[in-house]
Amino acid sequence: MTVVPYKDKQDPKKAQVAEMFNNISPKYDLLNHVLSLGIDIIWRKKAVKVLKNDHPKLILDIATGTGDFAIEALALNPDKIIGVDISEGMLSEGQKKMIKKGLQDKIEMHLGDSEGLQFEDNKFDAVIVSFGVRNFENLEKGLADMYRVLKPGGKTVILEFSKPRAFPMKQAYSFYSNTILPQVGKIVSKDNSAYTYLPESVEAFPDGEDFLAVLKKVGFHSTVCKPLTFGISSIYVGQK
Ligand SMILES: C[S@@+](CC[C@H](N)C(=O)[O-])C[C@H]1O[C@@H](n2cnc3c(N)ncnc32)[C@H](O)[C@@H]1O
Repeated sequence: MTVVPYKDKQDPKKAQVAEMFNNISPKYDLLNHVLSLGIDIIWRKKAVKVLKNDHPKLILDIATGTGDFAIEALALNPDKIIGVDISEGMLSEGQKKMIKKGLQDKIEMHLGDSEGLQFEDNKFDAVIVSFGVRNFENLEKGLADMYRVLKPGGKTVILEFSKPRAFPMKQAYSFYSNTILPQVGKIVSKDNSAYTYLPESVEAFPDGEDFLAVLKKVGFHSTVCKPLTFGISSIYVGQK
């Protein structure tokens, strides 16, 4: 994996998000799999399968972090995947993983902001994001830029946490995410706020039809929402 440096950290709020992910980056993969009981791996596989008949050759993985969604997207046999993230720490953990797996030629990583992508219009066959859009400072701006760099006819596939609505999953999930998850997250990551931020950000984030409405607003059509595991997370698809 090549890390292409990109220097633009004028925005203090974004610098704060980058800092939070820098702090948890050494423990990010471990915590992800422990806190989701490994289900996150299955969710990423399902999300990638949405594109199996599209045969995308050039894929952009937004908020790529340590690169797990990019690695999963290799199943689509693309020529190249470009990952973008604002956290150097997450990218550097990803880089170690890619070198270990010998994937550095297929996956190129850029330090950059998803709300100001440094790519020309209509460049990518597919644009994907897992657990990233919730962190955008301006959701509409981020989604609009994803739309801009996507080729006409190309698809975006977005995997994100959502809120289970039905009893008893709604209550069980609320208990888990507001009590167990912040405690375990704090102990393992040694970061006091990152894992209280997670349930708070999920609660405040538009999901289901509300999220599809934002996708449509920025120009996507044929939008679909597929809830996963009682609605704990969802796959959103839109086409340009
Ligand atoms: C929860 S992690 C998800 C990482 C990876 N996609 C995965 O599935 O494991 C969220 C990532 O979004 C990145 N991020 C947050 N805001 C961003 C922005 N404005 N532009 C690019 N990346 C951003 C963070 O640095 C972090 O690596």
